[in-house]
Amino acid sequence: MIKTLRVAHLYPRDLNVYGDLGNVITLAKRLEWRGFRAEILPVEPGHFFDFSSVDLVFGGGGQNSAQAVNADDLLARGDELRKISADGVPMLLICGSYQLFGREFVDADGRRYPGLGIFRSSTTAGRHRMIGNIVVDSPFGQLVGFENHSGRTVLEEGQQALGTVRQGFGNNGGTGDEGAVVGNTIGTYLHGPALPKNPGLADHLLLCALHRRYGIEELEPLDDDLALRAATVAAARPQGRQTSLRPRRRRLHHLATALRRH
Ligand SMILES: NC(=O)CC[C@H](N)C(=O)O
Repeated sequence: MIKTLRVAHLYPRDLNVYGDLGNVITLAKRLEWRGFRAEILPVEPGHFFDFSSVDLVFGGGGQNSAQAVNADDLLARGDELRKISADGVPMLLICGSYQLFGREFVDADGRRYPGLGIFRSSTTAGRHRMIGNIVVDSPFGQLVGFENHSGRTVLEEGQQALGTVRQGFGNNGGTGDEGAVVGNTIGTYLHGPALPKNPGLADHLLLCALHRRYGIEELEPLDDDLALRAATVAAARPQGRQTSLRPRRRRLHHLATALRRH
C-alpha cells in the first residue's frame, strides 16, 4: 500500500493568488517522486470538513475581499485547527491566510476580522503596498520569493519569526523579521509560489507529516535539489571555469545565475 498524506487545502478558489496553488502541487510532486502519494482535500466555505485525520494544512494568499468572505468560516473551524496545530500537524499559511491565523486582521477601511490566534501577531492594512522580491535568512536556508501585501504584521514579544529579511519588506517593512512559526505551523509572506523555490522548506513540512503519520525519520534528497544546489554553488564560482553539469543541470545553472542577478 502506498504511504499517503492527506493535505487540507484551505479555500482553494479564493485564497490562491500569485500561483500559491503551486505550493500544493510541489508538496504532491515531492511526495510522488519519493514513492509516496498525496490526497489533496479542498476546504470550501460552508462545507463540513473533518481535520482529525489530516496530515498537513495549506492556506494561500488572497485579496482583502477574499479574506473577508472566508474569515467567519475559518473562525468557525478555529478549535479544530488550533488543536491539530498544537498536536504538531505541519501547516503552511501564505500571506492572507497567515494574517488570519494571527489574532486579528484590520483591513484598509478599519474593519476588524478576528483571527485564530495560533500566531501571536496582529495585522493592519496600510495604504502602501509592500511589493517585490524577498530574501529571508531562515533555519530552512535562505528563502527566496515574491511579496505583495498592504498588511503590516507585528509579532508579539516571544512570538518566533520564520526568519530575518535580507532583502525586501517582510512582516511590516520595519522590524526586519518575516513570517512566524509556532511548532510545525509556519506563516510567511513568500508568494511565488514559495515551495518550488525553497525545497528545504517543502521537505521540512513533508518530513514533519511523514514522521508524525509513519515514523519516517529522513527523506533522501531529490536529484533536482542537488543539481540546483550544485548549480547555485557553481554560479557562485569565479567565472570562466567550465562546469561539468549535464545539459539539464546546465539549465539549472543558468537559472541559478539569473536568480542571483535579481
Ligand atoms: N497577497 C495577499 O495574500 C494579500 C493579503 C492582504 N489582502 C494584504 O494585502 O495584506
